[in-house]
Amino acid sequence: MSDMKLVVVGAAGRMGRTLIRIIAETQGAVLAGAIEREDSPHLGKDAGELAGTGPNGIAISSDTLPVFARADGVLDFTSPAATVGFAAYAAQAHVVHVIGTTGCSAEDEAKIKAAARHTPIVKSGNMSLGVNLLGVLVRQAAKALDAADFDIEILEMHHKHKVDAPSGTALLLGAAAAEGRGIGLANSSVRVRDGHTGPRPEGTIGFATLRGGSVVGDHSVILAGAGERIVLSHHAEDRAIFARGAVKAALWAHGRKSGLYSMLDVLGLSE
Ligand SMILES: NC(=O)C1=CN([C@@H]2O[C@H](COP(=O)(O)OP(=O)(O)OC[C@H]3O[C@@H](n4cnc5c(N)ncnc54)[C@H](OP(=O)(O)O)[C@@H]3O)[C@@H](O)[C@H]2O)C=CC1
Ligand SMILES: O=C(O)C1=N[C@H](C(=O)O)C[C@H](O)C1
Repeated sequence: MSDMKLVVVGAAGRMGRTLIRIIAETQGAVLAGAIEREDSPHLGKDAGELAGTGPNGIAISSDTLPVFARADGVLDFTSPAATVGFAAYAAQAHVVHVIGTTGCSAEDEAKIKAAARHTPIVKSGNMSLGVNLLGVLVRQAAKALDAADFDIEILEMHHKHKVDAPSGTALLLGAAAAEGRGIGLANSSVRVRDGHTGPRPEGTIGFATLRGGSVVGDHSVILAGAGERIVLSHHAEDRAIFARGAVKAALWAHGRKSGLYSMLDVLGLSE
């Protein structure tokens, strides 16, 4: 079988450059295009040179649809507005769309779901094996430990350039905890505390966000009981873990029927 032709959108970004590097070292995948926005100073540059892998003959372009039409899949770690636009193009071109972008609104999610009627989409707030396994463990722990006895708090820290909070991973872990408890995350989460908050409402799932320096991504789920605490943590040391997961997702989705999939599906961790 021929190599899967992949396009990286947001190619000059932190994840874009990492994806270009990981595609170059992955058997069965080849870089077929690299997209940036129309006014990007990187247009026309060689994508391999920009990513530090040496020239690969793929020039950064903003001509999205023709580039998608020549490919099999798109790897997208950009911004919510850009991702919604790329989902429409990927649906039109019938190419796999792997979405790592976080911070999407309910309206964005609805548009992405609609696009998944026409093409396979894999979307996750974290593409690493470690975090997705952590989610499974969190769900089990939350199910085993009663809300009356254990409070769940989620702490995350990321680099100072990150623009959304709580992180997509924190929300993924919160959703896993809520699922374990048999509740909905939307009406049980406490995302911010400030001033005279009163005591902690039983059964809620709390979030705390730290930003600074170059931290790739740290997450802890704390189950706090009377006299004891369980802490389940993941520390990302290199963006390559997300990029490897995204390429794996694209290869997994290639040839599959249209639909919205998660990394749990890709990794065989869904029940
Ligand atoms: N799910 C996961 O495993 C992971 C998810 N992420 C998420 O991925 C996203 C990107 O992260 P990161 O790489 O650090 O961010 P960066 O800001 O470094 O990269 C984003 C890139 O996308 C480009 N971009 C934005 N809008 C468009 C557009 N309309 N057309 C083309 N290119 C566009 C940006 O260009 P410009 O600078 O000109 O705006 C930039 O080059 C975030 O949402 C982050 O949370 C990150 C790591 C792992
Ligand atoms: O913006 C980042 O960098 C990351 N974003 C994702 C998130 O929001 O959880 C994944 C990872 O933690 C890095």
